[in-house]
Amino acid sequence: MSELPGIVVTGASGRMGQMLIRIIRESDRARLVGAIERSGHEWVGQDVGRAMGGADCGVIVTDEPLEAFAKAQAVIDFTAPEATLEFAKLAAQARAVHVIGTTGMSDEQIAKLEPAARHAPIVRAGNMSLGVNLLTQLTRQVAAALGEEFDIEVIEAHHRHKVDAPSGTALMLGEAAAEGRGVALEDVSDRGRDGITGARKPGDIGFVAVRGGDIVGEHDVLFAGEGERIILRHVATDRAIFARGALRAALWGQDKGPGQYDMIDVLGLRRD
Ligand SMILES: NC(=O)C1=CN([C@@H]2O[C@H](COP(=O)(O)OP(=O)(O)OC[C@H]3O[C@@H](n4cnc5c(N)ncnc54)[C@H](O)[C@@H]3O)[C@@H](O)[C@H]2O)C=CC1
Ligand SMILES: O=C(O)C1=N[C@H](C(=O)O)C[C@H](O)C1
Repeated sequence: MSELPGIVVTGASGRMGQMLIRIIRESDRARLVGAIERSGHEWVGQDVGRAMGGADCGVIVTDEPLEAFAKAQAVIDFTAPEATLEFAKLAAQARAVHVIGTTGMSDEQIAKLEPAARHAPIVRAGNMSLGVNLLTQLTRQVAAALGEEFDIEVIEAHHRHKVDAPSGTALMLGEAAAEGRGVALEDVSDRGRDGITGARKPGDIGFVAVRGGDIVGEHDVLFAGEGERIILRHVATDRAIFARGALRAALWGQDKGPGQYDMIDVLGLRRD
């Protein structure tokens, strides 16, 4: 039997990094072969199993990604935009599948992934869960069925540590709503209302971000009309849903050619 695909996790000590390490180590379809943290982090040089409060697992946390990527078939990366750009170059050099969960990337940063995607597959999504990816499709469908007399608002809530807003998921849902309406999100997006904003513009898609406590991730797409409202909702209660999705993407990517993919591809939900 051939060896299971080897996976490196970047941002090993992070909320998602630790969840990914747990899920990969429990899996009988993949092996954890590397764990990366930023230079100077206290975990560098320690066994990642022990750093997480358990027994040694034989994987030492390193701040030298290329060396680790060279031994891997996939890199799962939930870190920060600048780090992700660097990891994209190195994963491409190692011809490893790069699964990107990092959110908050600007359009310019996303464009910089293209050269890397010419050498190896990149799977990127603002949300790796099955539920949210299905919700994007429902959102597109409902937005297409309703006219501008229904105002669309995307309302998201996350824990107090989250650094970007709107969330990557909220932007995915906003894109899906805009697509359903046949408009470009950048032309109708309404973010950060404050003060005398004037009345709502017909056709706008609004974004609201709540931050507090330990909320894992909650997203409502509100379609508000005269006398009725439709609310499509996803509530994440466990980060394992994102980690399982990311692992699924890493395995799915093993026989794919270079290029950029998303979770709709991985889950086989793409329609023309
Ligand atoms: N797409 C999805 O399904 C999901 C995406 N996310 C996104 O994942 C990202 C991380 O989220 P959390 O784990 O909650 O954050 P976190 O702050 O707990 O973890 C980030 C980790 O990345 C590490 N890091 C930063 N720069 C680095 C570098 N240059 N080299 C190596 N490690 C580096 C940090 O030291 C930290 O351990 C965020 O952008 C978040 O929005 C989170 C959950 C689900
Ligand atoms: O930072 C988080 O925690 C999450 N980030 C992703 C996002 O920005 O949508 C996905 C999930 O909601 C959790």
